[in-house]
Amino acid sequence: MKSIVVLISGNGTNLQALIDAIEAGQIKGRIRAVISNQADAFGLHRAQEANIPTVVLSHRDFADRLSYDLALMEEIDRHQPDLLVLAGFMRILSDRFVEHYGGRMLNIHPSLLPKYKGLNTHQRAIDAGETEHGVSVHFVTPELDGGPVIIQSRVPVFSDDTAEELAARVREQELSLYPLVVKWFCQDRVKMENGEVQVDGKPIPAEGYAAE
Ligand SMILES: Nc1nc2c(c(=O)[nH]1)N[C@@H](CN(C=O)c1ccc(C(=O)N[C@@H](CCC(=O)O)C(=O)O)cc1)CN2
Ligand SMILES: NCC(=O)N[C@@H]1O[C@H](COP(=O)([O-])[O-])[C@@H](O)[C@H]1O
Repeated sequence: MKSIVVLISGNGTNLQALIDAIEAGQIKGRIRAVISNQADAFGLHRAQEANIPTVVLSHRDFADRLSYDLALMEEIDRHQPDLLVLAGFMRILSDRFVEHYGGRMLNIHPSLLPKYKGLNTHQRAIDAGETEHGVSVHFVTPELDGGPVIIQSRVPVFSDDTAEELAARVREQELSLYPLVVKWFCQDRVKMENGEVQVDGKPIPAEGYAAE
């Protein structure tokens, strides 16, 4: 049974999908703690409802990014996670932090990486006239949203889409994709070796698997 710590900043729909998948017996893992940098994150309520310990560690209480990351590492390591899951965690993490969790830290990003790294991905895709968009699950590396992709799921972009409508279409894919990857990790099926993703011991395409 792998131990998991989840970092959030907001609503927590991805966290809820993981909670539900674990409770349904689909993931052989246990969320030991949910940590948020935002005290008003609704995801904290979701964790409390599921009897998962919660911690708020605000970046505003620290002089700089590294001191925050060191305090965050100390809190995370109290729970001795096998896996650290970023689920809408909206802080850029220092190299020191990322290297400490190398190969056991995942992120879900609302774009078809390497396109649209960073924020406001849906509006940027619409503004660029994209006809498809989507979501990527990747291992986290120091390069922001530059880590090796494990799997992607694509959605159409309609000409009259608002960013909210596109986000909702992407979100639907997120909520099944993240539990699938966490399940694979807990089964020791997916690893990061030398900066590349291996599934069942074999390298996968650079852009990751394409979700059905
Ligand atoms: N070193 C890394 N840190 C993080 C990664 C990563 O791949 N490498 N992934 C991000 C998640 N993320 C997109 O998927 C992301 C999160 C936050 C930001 C950002 O610009 N944050 C600002 C604050 C924004 C805010 O508070 O609203 C900041 O940290 O100054 C970009 C992308 C998690 N971290
Ligand atoms: N750059 C990171 C990023 O934008 N992540 C995105 O934040 C949302 C969190 O929603 P949630 O709190 O409801 O899971 C998700 O859509 C996720 O892809």
